[in-house]
Amino acid sequence: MIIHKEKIAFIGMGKFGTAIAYRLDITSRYKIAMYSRNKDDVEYFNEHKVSPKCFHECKFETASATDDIADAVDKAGIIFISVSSNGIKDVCEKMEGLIKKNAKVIICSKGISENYPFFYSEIAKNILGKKANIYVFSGPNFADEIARGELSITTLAGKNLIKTKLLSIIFRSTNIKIESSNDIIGVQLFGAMKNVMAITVGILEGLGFGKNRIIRTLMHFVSEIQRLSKVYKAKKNSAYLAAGIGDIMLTCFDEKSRNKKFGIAIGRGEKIAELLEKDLVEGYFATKAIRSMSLRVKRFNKQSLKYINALYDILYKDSKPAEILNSVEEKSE
Ligand SMILES: NC(=O)C1=CN([C@@H]2O[C@H](COP(=O)(O)OP(=O)(O)OC[C@H]3O[C@@H](n4cnc5c(N)ncnc54)[C@H](OP(=O)(O)O)[C@@H]3O)[C@@H](O)[C@H]2O)C=CC1
Ligand SMILES: O=C(CO)COP(=O)(O)O
Repeated sequence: MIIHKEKIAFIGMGKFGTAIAYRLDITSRYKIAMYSRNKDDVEYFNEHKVSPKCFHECKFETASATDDIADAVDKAGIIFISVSSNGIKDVCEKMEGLIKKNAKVIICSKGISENYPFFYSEIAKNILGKKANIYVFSGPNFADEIARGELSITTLAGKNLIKTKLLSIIFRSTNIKIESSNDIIGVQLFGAMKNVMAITVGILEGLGFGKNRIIRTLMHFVSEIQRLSKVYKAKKNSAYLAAGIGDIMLTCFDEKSRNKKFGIAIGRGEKIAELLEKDLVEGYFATKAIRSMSLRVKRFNKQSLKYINALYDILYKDSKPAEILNSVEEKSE
């Protein structure tokens, strides 16, 4: 008897896409198709059933890779987007008109892209159509730990809570506990802000400040998230989700975080441009994007998001970190 397996496509073969794809592949319940724009990576994967770039101990069972996005999404009922933030618009445009009518599109990328400062769910809907079934997947999840099957928790958000809960069933036996939410915007806002906060915590640590001071600054960021939440109509309770408080704790307090490491290095005086060449730092782009988005909000003035603006000045205007972070604290009295 031939058992029909649902096809799941992964757009982006980076660390996170590879980790989630691997956990789903080894359940043997799905037909996994991975898309990468890099032909060599695709060939390596198809020959070895292992990612050429990460988690070499994770040998896939049946997944295949392609550098043809049409091939990847063809007949896929579920499509994960796991590219870095500046690739979201590009891959959505490439998928336009190619995806199955009722396909569910799950965005795993965290942040807001620098060049196109809108929530990813909005970018995806604008390109894929208003009726596209968009979900966001966000939580305290380091990719290497997901890949090796550590027990983890994450938030899956969709417009309709019941449909979201039904979709979450695909994660059974992956060791990832899913909490469902219908606050797509709130979950994305936290996913972007926790990286911005982790960079700031890193800078303060790199400068040698103590924990009291760091938490004081974080609390100001929490107020700025509240202001943004009101504007974008995010739900208050989303702060308690894995995608909220959970990911803030993980990213701000663990040095495995690329955003935090980037901040620490800035605090110690390293050059931003050189650091950006080494690793993906989504909070760098999100800081600029959130600032641009906030400039479109009439009720905001310069004081509304002064901590985000202070980080923007450090990252984009070469302002001295200690000076600017101290001056913003003094003004906050
Ligand atoms: N790593 C982690 O622990 C976690 C990451 N995330 C989020 O997932 C997203 C990806 O992170 P991660 O996997 O770690 O990053 P990586 O740098 O490992 O991978 C990013 C991938 O995106 C691909 N990409 C970027 N732009 C395009 C494009 N235009 N077309 C096709 N592919 C593109 C890159 O392809 P190429 O190799 O060809 O450049 C690369 O494979 C981020 O938003 C991150 O915040 C979420 C939770 C945890
Ligand atoms: O999103 C993450 C953990 O939840 C990964 O964080 P970094 O991108 O800072 O490494």
